Amino acid sequence: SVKNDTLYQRLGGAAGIEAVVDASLKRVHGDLRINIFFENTDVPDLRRLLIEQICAASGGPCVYSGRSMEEAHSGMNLSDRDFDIFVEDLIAAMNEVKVPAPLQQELLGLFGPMRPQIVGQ
Ligand code: HEM
Repeated sequence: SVKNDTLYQRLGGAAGIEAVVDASLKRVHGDLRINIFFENTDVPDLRRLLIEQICAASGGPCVYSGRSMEEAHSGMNLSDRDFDIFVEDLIAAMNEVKVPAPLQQELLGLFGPMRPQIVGQ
């Protein structure tokens, strides 16, 4: 039933999550406000880890194999504004691939609390 489905299932499983991540990365890379942070980043690697992380956090059959959020963002000294812009791009991407608003809120609810582990590292 829809009621008992995991967020992973409701997002459309692996294909749904890949669509969100691809649309997000495209927006982030085109976003002059924050894309400089990604200039030395291995994009296929980041893509794979983001997919894994969302899959695992939403109840899907994945194990996140990346670094902790503190470690992954250390040395970047990201500001709250950088974080907000990243989230803005994520929301635009979710709208683009037609993730329903309540599911968007659920996904943001999983990642919003990571702000203190990501900002100022
Ligand atoms: C909820 C917000 C965020 C989440 C869930 C997230 C998640 C991740 C993950 C899973 C990785 C890969 C970890 C690894 O390499 O082991 C990563 C790396 C990275 N993140 Fe984030 N991130 C967030 C916010 C941001 C923001 C706001 C920025 C910059 C504006 C950013 C910039 C980067 C960069 C540049 C890397 C690659 C680091 C490298 O090349 O070594 N992230 N992030």
